[in-house]
Amino acid sequence: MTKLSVNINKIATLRNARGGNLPNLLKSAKDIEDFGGQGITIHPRPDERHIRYQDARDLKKIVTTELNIEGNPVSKFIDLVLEVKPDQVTLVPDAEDAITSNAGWDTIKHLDFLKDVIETFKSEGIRTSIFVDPDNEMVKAAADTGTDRIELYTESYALAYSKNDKEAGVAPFAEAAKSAHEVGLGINAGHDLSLENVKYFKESVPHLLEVSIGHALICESLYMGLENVVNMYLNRLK
Ligand SMILES: CC(=O)[C@@H](O)[C@H](O)COP(=O)(O)O
Ligand SMILES: NCC(=O)COP(=O)(O)O
Repeated sequence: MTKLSVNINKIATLRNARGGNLPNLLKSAKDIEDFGGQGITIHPRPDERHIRYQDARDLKKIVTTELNIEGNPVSKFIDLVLEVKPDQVTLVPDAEDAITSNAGWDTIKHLDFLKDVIETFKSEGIRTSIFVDPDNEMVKAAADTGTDRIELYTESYALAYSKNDKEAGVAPFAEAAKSAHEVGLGINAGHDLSLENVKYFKESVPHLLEVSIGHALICESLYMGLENVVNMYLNRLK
């Protein structure tokens, strides 16, 4: 079964827009779990444009499914994750000013750094995942970092799907998933997945443990309602 972890960054974006607490992020997270969501993902960026570091601390107290914290492992992020101890940490090589995640790790070039960071988190019982492109060399090198899982960066698939080229778009991901499974890595995926493209991805990519979905899900919920959309994703992931 592929789990749905809902990224609530964009709920925090809306909350921050007025400086108040509406929508209430913690209530939204609890409601998403009550609707059937199997995890909550957050990506606290250094400028705290949406998720704040305090949100991570508060969510840890109330999330009962799984809490996944994503981010670039700069020292402030490492300290937060070690303090909060989420179920999973996903390392993303984002530049501080990136408008959103836009690349996977070069696991060959950054092998020693990733090994150290992953060891630090695993020694605290935190499951680790690293954000990678669907590149067999990067995937194989990811295994050498000691990470538990990889998260396949799915923007290229979503773009291909939107251009009616889904078969070509998904092929590298199916290959990368097979390679990852062969070297003992768990497989997550995310970025730009949507109600339109997620079912074909799930059907085409083997051993998929979890997808984390946020931007499209929140946008779709504006029209169809959060509870309805969460269940539409769950039905597509069966
Ligand atoms: C790693 C990943 O793809 C998501 O965390 C994405 O970066 C969401 O971040 P934003 O919500 O800031 O776009
Ligand atoms: N890791 C991907 C994620 O958490 C959400 O990405 P998106 O659905 O907001 O593009």
